[in-house]
Amino acid sequence: MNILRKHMQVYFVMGSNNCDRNPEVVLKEALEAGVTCFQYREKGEGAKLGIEKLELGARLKELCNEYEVPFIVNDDVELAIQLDADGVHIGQEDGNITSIREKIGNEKIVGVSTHNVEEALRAVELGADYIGVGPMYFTSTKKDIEEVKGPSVITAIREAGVTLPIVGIGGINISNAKEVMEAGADGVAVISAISKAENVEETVIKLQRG
Ligand SMILES: Nc1nc(C(F)(F)F)ncc1COP(=O)(O)OP(=O)(O)O
Ligand SMILES: [Mg+2]
Repeated sequence: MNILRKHMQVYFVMGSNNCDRNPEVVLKEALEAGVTCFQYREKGEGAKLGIEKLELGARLKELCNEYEVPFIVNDDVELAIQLDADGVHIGQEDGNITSIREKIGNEKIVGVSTHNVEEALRAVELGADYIGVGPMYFTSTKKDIEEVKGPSVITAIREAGVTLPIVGIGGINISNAKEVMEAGADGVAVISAISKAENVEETVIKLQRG
């Protein structure tokens, strides 16, 4: 199995504004519990900017390095390069994969947000290393959410012949993660399910079980 596919299993996505507690404490608990990938998504209302965003990113990357978990930066390619992140995650409007790949280099991970078969096939063609597919379910975390797709869109993408690592995203929690995996995902990406969990360890273990 390719190493990146394994890392998609429990993909924690978080920014300081997704947490009621210190984000470093939340991430350490999540890493300790076994999340397999982390994405720094400092975005939206109350998100840090400038030097604060950079410094928090550096601290969170340090934690990921200790656990040998990939550290991915959302949207901000310059920040990903500044932090020497393991990769970047971009949306349909965050610039094109080819120019981003040139900037960040071939050894880094480039993940792409997709919402349907057509976007998934294009992301594969343009050289994405993995794709996020969603939103699976309703989520209040992301304000500009597209129409909810449900896990069936992952099955359709697989039926279209896409073999790239796929992670579902959008409103996923311990009660619906299994159906996302059964639809053909290699993993689940979650924000609030972990960042706001009563018991982070228990939540991560249940997500791992699917
Ligand atoms: N951050 C993300 N991570 C994933 C991943 F694949 F990691 F699960 N999929 C999708 C997103 C959404 O990214 P965002 O920047 O909020 O919106 P957009 O896609 O419109 O750029
Ligand atoms: Mg984006």
